[in-house]
Amino acid sequence: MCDAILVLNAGSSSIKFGVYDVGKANRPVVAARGTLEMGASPRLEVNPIEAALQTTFILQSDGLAEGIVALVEWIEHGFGNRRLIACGHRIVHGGTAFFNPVLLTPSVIDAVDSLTPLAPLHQPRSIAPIRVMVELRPQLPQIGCFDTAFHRTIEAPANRFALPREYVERGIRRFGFHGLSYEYIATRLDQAGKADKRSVVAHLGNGASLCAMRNKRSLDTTMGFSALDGLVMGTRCGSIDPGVLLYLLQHEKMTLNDLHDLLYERSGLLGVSAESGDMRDLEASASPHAREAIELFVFRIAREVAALANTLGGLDCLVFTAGIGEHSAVVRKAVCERLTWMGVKIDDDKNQHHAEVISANASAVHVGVLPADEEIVIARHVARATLLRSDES
Ligand SMILES: Nc1ncnc2c1ncn2[C@@H]1O[C@H](COP(=O)(O)OP(=O)(O)O)[C@@H](O)[C@H]1O
Ligand SMILES: CC(=O)OP(=O)(O)O
Ligand SMILES: [Mg+2]
Repeated sequence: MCDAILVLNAGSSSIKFGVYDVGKANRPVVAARGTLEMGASPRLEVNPIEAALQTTFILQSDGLAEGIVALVEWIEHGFGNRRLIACGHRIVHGGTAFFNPVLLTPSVIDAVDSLTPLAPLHQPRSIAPIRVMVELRPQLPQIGCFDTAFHRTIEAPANRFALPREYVERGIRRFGFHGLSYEYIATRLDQAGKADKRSVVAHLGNGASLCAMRNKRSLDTTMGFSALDGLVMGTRCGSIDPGVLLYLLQHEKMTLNDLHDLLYERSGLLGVSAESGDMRDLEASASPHAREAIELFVFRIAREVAALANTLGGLDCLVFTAGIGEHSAVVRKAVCERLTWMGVKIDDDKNQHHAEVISANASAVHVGVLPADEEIVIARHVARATLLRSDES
């Protein structure tokens, strides 16, 4: 019997998970990864690391509960007798109250739930699996880790909006997201002896953002108060003139629900291409609108890299991560071409092969490709929190 931690990473398009074995050193080692897809073809995919053999469980309902029950059953019985000692959850918004990993008691879950208006697309998706796990295993410690936490080091003026002061006091400020992904990349840069470099990290997934970091601290980011701000995303618009919103409300008589739907679900790559919010589809498409969507996506990334380099006072390192960042050689090449004036130069062959370092020898900026791994960051936080709890008892 082996002690294990389950990590659930609920994103906007699926739930990714990891199973981590914890031995005496309390250092989590990944044993399996996978995804839980809901919606039209609900299924659970599990990939044990050692066997390198993917198993797919087709789910009957589109319910999350069925998938999580099947996953826990598989961990405890199908996958070599593991004993779950804790479960970690990615929570997108921690507001001004939550920074450190927290034990998810009923009152904490309600407090996290009350932040839903700040992240209406994500927070319910973070909370739903927590509630399922609490019901399924009431005695199991459930630990929440926050996407906003890594950005708490962003100082004024980068964290301010130019609104009257009372709004800042009411919590209207830049929070920033994808923090668990940035924390992982910060650790990797540290391991490579590059922690002190002026780095911009591009997390390009279904949601997309950039982070300016140095010495493992976030100094600026493109997402703001909500996960709508900044870059063009799969279905989200990113930065937009707020005058457009006033116009749509006032003159096109849009309701708040319609506006929410437009900005979160119908814009971004999907809106511009009129075809798909998925980069793989757009790269395969012959439509000029799909090309235009990719062009705008790239243009805005390059523009914001330059803005964040300004916050850093220069650029030593550019790192691509997450679905598009890790797998799209086309997007990386197009972004880097727009940054040639900053001394960015990539090696085409390395880029095509998604090498860990894709910069050319002559490049003034180190350009890297690293996998996103929010799950290991959460597993480490959970192991630490669980150790603290057992020390206390
Ligand atoms: N081989 C690939 N080439 C281009 N884009 C890819 C590839 N693989 C995945 N992607 C894109 O990555 C995005 C999803 O990224 P991911 O980080 O998994 O998202 P999230 O965690 O936000 O759900 C999608 O737009 C998808 O098309
Ligand atoms: C915060 C955010 O945009 O997350 P995701 O990329 O999972 O949608
Ligand atoms: Mg993600």
